[in-house]
Amino acid sequence: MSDHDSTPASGTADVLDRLAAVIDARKPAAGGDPGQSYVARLLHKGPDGFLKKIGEEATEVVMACKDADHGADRQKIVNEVADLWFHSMVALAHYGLAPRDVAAELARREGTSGIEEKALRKAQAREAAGD
Ligand SMILES: N=c1c2ncn([C@@H]3O[C@H](COP(=O)(O)OP(=O)(O)OP(=O)(O)O)[C@@H](O)[C@H]3O)c2ncn1[C@@H]1O[C@H](COP(=O)(O)O)[C@@H](O)[C@H]1O
Repeated sequence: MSDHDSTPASGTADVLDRLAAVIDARKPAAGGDPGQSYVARLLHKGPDGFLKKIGEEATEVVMACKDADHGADRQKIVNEVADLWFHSMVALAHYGLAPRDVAAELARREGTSGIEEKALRKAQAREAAGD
């Protein structure tokens, strides 16, 4: 397993784009069959099902990281983050969004320090409150 960079960034984007296309093809309007497809089943049931899974998978990511802090296999983190990304992608598709929308937001944030952004946000909130 890599510590950083054995997978090229384009490969990462490609796999997310391919998965997004499969998820779109499983939508009810595209004829996805809940009897044959886990994604179709999730989309057919509506948001509550996949939103619950996102909450569960996020908790499992936290637990896998805490376990790794105590010597457990880091692959468990990868597996749980994959589950979280997958279910988050089902949510994106349901709401008519795609990985490129998230990538565009991350690109927009590139080079903006989180500390500066937070300070700016607080200043704007103070201004809006008339302080
Ligand atoms: N990447 C995934 C993927 N990751 C996880 N899962 C499924 O997500 C489900 C939930 O994971 P859990 O670990 O919580 O398992 P569980 O306890 O059995 O789940 P629940 O009973 O709570 O639903 C499992 O059934 C996994 O198989 C996935 N199912 C599908 N995909 C991708 O989606 C494509 C389309 O899948 P289908 O729609 O099933 O054809 C596949 O080819 C894959 O590329």
